[in-house]
Amino acid sequence: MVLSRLDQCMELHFIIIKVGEVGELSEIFQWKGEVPRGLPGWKEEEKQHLQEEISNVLLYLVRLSDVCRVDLGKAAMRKMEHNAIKYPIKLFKGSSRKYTEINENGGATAAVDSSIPADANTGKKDGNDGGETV
Ligand SMILES: Nc1ccn([C@H]2C[C@H](O)[C@@H](COP(=O)(O)OP(=O)(O)OP(=O)(O)O)O2)c(=O)n1
Repeated sequence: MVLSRLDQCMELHFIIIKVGEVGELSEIFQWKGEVPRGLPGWKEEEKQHLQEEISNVLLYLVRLSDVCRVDLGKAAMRKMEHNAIKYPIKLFKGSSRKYTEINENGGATAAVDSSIPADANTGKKDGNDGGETV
């Protein structure tokens, strides 16, 4: 299929709006609290809805990458390599905290809430990163 320049611009605009709908996916989790791996206790229709929203996001990202000529596989591998440098296992294993929150000794930076237990900065799992929850 050959698209005109205007059609291509409109398609890109449309895809970006759709990717913005990733909020619909997060809404599913909004009132769920901590979600265990495998979603025990979720109704079949809730799991089905989740499956559809995740697929929507994936399909729009694949399309967006194609329109923008981004090699998605390569880009993701490259990002993972960068993550490994920025988030060394020693400090971040099992943690979803941002690098700006932890200094090079594994301690919390001033920006971090003092209510977080000290061992949360040693690379051990903290309360938010139980591994078995989403
Ligand atoms: N404890 C963490 C935190 C993040 N990540 C990964 C998940 C994402 O792939 C990426 C996100 O990284 P940042 O939050 O640092 O975001 P950016 O890469 O966009 O960096 P910046 O916010 O400095 O622009 O890192 C990780 O592996 N472990």
